Amino acid sequence: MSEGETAISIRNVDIVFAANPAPALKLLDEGRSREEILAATNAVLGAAGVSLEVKRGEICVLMGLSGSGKSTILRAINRLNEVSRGEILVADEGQMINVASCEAETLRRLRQRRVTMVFQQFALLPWRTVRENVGFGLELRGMTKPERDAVVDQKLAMVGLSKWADKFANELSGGMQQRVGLARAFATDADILLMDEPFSALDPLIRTKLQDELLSLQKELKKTIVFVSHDLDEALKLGNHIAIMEGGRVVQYGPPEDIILKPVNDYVREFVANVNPLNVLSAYNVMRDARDLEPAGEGWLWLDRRRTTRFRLGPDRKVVQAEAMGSAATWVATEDAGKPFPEGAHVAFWARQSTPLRHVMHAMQRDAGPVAVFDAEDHLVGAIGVRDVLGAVLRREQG
Ligand SMILES: Nc1ncnc2c1ncn2[C@@H]1O[C@H](COP(=O)(O)OP(=O)(O)OP(=O)(O)O)[C@@H](O)[C@H]1O
Repeated sequence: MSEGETAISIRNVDIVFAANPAPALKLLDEGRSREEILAATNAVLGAAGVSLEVKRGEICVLMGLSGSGKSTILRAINRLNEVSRGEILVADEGQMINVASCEAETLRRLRQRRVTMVFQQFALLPWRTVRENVGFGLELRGMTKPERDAVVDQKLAMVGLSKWADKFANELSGGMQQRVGLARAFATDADILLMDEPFSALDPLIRTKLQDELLSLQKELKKTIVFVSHDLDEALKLGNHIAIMEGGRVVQYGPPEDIILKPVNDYVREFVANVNPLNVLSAYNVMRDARDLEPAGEGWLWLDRRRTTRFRLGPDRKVVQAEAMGSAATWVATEDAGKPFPEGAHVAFWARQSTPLRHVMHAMQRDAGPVAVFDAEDHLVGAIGVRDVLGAVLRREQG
């Protein structure tokens, strides 16, 4: 499997909690609400019409209010919940296995090798050492002690707990125990981790640290993670994609910046209302595409509507000449906007596509000129003016 491939594909999944889901599904097809279905059949509609694709190596966060169906979907991925209708396909050695209907033996193998559930609190075994806790899953799989220790030592080093390996789990602080739990989750060779609000019971400081820890483990190990959270800040920080759930349905599924910039309805809008877009948006999200910039004659392009700054591009879209206020421009990266400029310099600020919007705005505060945006190969891909920034930030409020 390589990156970009689908690891989990959830297709039109309905989950009804009832011994016989048929009457509830019939009402669902007739367009009846969750409350009506409950009143008529006494069956709880856990999930309705859920479709999600999760790519390998991605973190997908399921977000929503209590009772919106996040855990219901998460648990269905390793069939702790039965799917009433639809498919949940999980990639397994080049094949897609339908977890919702596969044989018990296949399911057992998937749970052992492919998909691991990480519960709230991580549930460490207090009478075992840290090392034994981290290696527990590997031990169950029959791995020998020397093999196990090699994996465990590496994971403990990654979470900064090597020195604690031989302590008992209950000798560690709560936050350290969570880190042990995280190391254990990443020590299994399962490439899919299902995490049900693992950090929700923690105080905010430890929580932030563990989120950072998770991201740095993930950077190296590139698991596929489905993560349940009811905290949008956590979702935005961790998720490559976020599914916003309401009443058992996914109302919006997209990258964090789409959720922030283009909330599809009032429910999502309410979630994002108090989020600071500067923590999420990058230069790429707000720039005008280079192809839409105004020509300024003989291979030149104006970067801004006020025509203060222009670039001449070579055939490979690299800048060969830059002018600001009619003079040769001095290049300054937006990150360096706080440093002193040479006396009398006319600056041209530049950023990468991934540069945080916050840096772009700092540069604009220094000098109201446009910011040029380049890709990793130094091709000009766009430009940002003050109006583009204001547009992106205010668009969220226009509903
Ligand atoms: N085993 C079950 N039997 C009956 N109803 C259930 C079961 N599990 C979940 N439900 C119901 O399904 C709905 C969705 O629950 P779910 O736990 O998925 O919500 P959630 O979004 O994860 O909420 P929370 O943030 O509170 O954990 C709720 O109405 C819940 O009561």
